Amino acid sequence: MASSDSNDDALASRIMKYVTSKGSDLPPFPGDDVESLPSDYEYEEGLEDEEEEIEEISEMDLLGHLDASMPPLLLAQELFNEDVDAKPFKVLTADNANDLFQQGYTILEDVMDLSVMKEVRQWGIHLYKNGQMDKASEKHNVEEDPFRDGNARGDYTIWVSPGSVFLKQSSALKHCVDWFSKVLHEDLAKIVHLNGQAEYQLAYYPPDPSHYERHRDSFPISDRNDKDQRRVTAIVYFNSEWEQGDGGELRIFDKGMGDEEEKQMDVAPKAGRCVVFLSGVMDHAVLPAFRERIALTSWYR
Ligand SMILES: O=C(O)CCC(=O)C(=O)O
Ligand SMILES: [Fe+2]
Repeated sequence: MASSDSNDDALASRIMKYVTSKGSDLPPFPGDDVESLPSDYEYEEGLEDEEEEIEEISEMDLLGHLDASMPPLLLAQELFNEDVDAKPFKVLTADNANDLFQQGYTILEDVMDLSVMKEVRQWGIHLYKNGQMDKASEKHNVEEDPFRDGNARGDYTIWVSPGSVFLKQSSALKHCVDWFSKVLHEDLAKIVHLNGQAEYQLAYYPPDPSHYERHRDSFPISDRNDKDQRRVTAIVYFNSEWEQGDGGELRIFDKGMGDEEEKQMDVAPKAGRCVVFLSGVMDHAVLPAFRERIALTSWYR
């Protein structure tokens, strides 16, 4: 790995510790306008140590700085294995692997049976109506984090790890989590270097309409030993007969290698569709959903 990469990673992990993030405006720094300083202004020794300022910038601004120093796709490509062609997949194709490497995302269709999808949708709606899901924006009481802000996301979520009681009560949901944890995980591990950890989350978007603002699921990394950052995000949708006006599309922002204008791709959350993308690379958002929208997301580290 080139030394500039490890410098960037070191920079990112240092900066990450300081990320708080309300608003993106940096506080005015008195030194910015030298003219306005009194002519007898004197630098007080020792002041610097005592009053060291930590600049607060938003997560998206920080990502912007990191991306400018190194395209995140280029970093993430270092996580890919070389001998991919030699390994047979269960559900992915060589095209999926290629798309993931070249553009940072890929889409699979019809990954679940219709009956399974209908049952998971009903189960998700039931869990929400029964008050068993948490409003995602309120889950962690971190005031400064825009992604915990009710304006940033309107979904309700529940963690569904393989031992979860919510899987014991729904064989269809268990089937889906098994697919994520056994089938897709194994295929992805043939393509990308993964360390084995995974998280699964069922999400319900109420049709009020609710949305999720543009964000990224992790910071870009190239370090295979990293334990903190999510590497791959996979989402399966459970919404049959989804029509154009129902909204709720997943908008993917494609910056490529940063040398062309950013492109946008809107993906309807249709039943059986699975979107897979590199967590530290692709900004994405959920557009306002006018029908109940159910999704199961998996993050692999
Ligand atoms: O449900 C989706 O399409 C995306 C959800 C998402 O971005 C997230 O939960 O981080
Ligand atoms: Fe996300």
